[in-house]
Amino acid sequence: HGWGYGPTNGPDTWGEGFPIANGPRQSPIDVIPGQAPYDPALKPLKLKYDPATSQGILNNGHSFQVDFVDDADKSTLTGGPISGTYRLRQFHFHWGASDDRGSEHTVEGVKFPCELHLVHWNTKYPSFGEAASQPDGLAVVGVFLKIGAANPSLQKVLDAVDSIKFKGNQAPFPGFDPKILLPSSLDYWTYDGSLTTPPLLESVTWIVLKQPISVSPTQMAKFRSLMFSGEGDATCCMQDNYRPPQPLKGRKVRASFK
Ligand SMILES: NS(O)(O)c1ccc(OCc2cn(-c3ccccc3)nn2)cc1
Ligand SMILES: [Zn+2]
Repeated sequence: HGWGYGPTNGPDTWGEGFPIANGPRQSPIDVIPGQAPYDPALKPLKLKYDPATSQGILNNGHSFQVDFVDDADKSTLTGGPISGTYRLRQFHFHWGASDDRGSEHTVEGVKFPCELHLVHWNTKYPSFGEAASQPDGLAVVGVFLKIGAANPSLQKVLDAVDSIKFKGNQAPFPGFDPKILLPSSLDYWTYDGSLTTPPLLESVTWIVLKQPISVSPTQMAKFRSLMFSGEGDATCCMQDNYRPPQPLKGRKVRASFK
C-alpha cells in the first residue's frame, strides 16, 4: 500500500520509501518570527493570475487540487525571494480532523486548522516534472486559514467538493481566479525547503504568508466530507492530511517585513 496519513503509512514511515525524508531541507517547519530577521533585499511578491487558466478540480487521494493550464506565462509568480518567472500549476490544501490542527507550517508552535498551497514551477526548466527535481525548481506560496467568518471566495471551491468526494474523482473547474483566496497583506517568511508529501523533493522555495484568511467551522466540515478512499473502498474521511514540522538543520528563515 502506498504512502498516506494513517497509522501504518503516515509521515513517520515515509523515510522507508523516500530516504530524503531525513534530508537537510525538509518541509514544513515551525516558523519562529523572532528568529526570522527582516531582509531588505527581499522584493514584494508579484502574483499575476489569469482565471482562464483554471482547468479542473481533482481528488488525488491525499488532498484535492485545482489544476491550471501551465503551457504559457499566464498565471505567474515573480519577485519575492525568487528570480525569474514561475508558473502556477495547482493549488491544494492540508487540514485536520478538528479545528486545533491541520496546517503544515506552524508559527511558534501554533497550528492552524488548514493551510493552502499554491504550487509554481520555474520556467527556466521545460516542465513541472523537470523543475520538481531542481533545487530552485519550485516555489510554493503557503496561506494559513484561521477559524472566523465564512469565506465566500473559499466557498466557490468548496461548492465543487461534492462532485469529487472519492479518490480519482475529477470535475471541470473553469474561470476561477486564485487571487481571491489571498489575504490583503502579502508579507511573508521565506526559506529553502521541500515538497511536504512524497517524493519530498528538496526543490521548493517556500513563501509563507503572515496574514491568514478566514474559514468557518461549517466550511471546515466541508473539507472533512471528502474521502481518501475510492468509491466502494472502506470509507475513510480525508482529514489530518498534514506533515508535522521538520528539523531546521541550520537553515535561515527571512522575513519580507519589519
Ligand atoms: N504539499 S506541497 O505544496 O509541498 C506539494 C506540492 C506538489 C507536490 O507534487 C507531487 C508531485 C511530484 N510530481 C512529479 C512528477 C513528475 C516528476 C517528478 C515529480 N508529481 N506530483 C507535492 C507536494
Ligand atoms: Zn501542500
